[in-house]
Amino acid sequence: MNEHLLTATNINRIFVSKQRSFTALDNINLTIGNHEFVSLLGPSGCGKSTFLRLVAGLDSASSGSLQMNGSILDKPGRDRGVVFQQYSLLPWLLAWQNVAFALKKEKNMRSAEKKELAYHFLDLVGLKGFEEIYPSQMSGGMQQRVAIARALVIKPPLLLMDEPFGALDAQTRRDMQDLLVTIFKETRSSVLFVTHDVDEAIYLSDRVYIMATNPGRIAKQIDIHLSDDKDWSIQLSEPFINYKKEILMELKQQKKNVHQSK
Ligand SMILES: Nc1ncnc2c1ncn2[C@@H]1O[C@H](COP(=O)(O)OP(=O)(O)OP(=O)(O)O)[C@@H](O)[C@H]1O
Repeated sequence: MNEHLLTATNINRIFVSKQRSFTALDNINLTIGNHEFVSLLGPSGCGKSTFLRLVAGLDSASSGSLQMNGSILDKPGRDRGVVFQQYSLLPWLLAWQNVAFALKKEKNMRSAEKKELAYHFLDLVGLKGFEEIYPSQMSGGMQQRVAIARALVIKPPLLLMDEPFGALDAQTRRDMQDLLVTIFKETRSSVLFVTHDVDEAIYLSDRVYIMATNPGRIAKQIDIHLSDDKDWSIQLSEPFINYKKEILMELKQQKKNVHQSK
């Protein structure tokens, strides 16, 4: 019996072209437990998105194994909801229709039920009253809320988020982080979250995997123990600042190693 929701064992991803063979991921081992929030943090090009795409089933590992609930993962599935940096909503559909679109394969669900669920999840992401507007009438933050509702409506055990707040301004980004804290408490989903942002990773996560480049690999794992009832002010607390120091030191050391090896 596998106690983890997701287990990655010795994952390698090598991109081969005529010109070169490039190791984007080198021997990645990680786990995500049930109702656990796990972040991948690291510099550009360390393979964060490549790993998330493997878990989403959008790409295959060159070697190693990826298991979810004990079954091999090799294609997209309804047990994983994905949110990318670009919201990719369908512009000709209303907000609720964009969310309900994720339920299109639910042959046994009536249209009214799909609409009701879409309304419920829009309410969860703070968009009550905005169900009947088009993406072009929404701000970036609102569009990303719709994209999150669309990922959540299928009630996936695992939510995959690739820099979901990267395109938002600083205040909207903070609001969205708080929204995610609330959603995480209310749903039973686990989350795999990709970010460049050290504060965001500490604030949201139970565990942070710090990655390094060339080849893309896990350099350090840090378990985060902050209160479940956190709000933004925890970012000023001593434990938070200590985690931040530890992570920044690791990232600084990585930079030093790169310079020394040149
Ligand atoms: N299809 C591909 N073919 C060849 N190389 C690729 C491919 N996809 C990704 N790579 C390379 O793999 C490495 C990791 O890319 P990836 O996008 O996963 O990094 P990342 O950590 O998500 O970066 P960023 O934070 O900038 O988005 C990069 O050097 C990239 O050029």
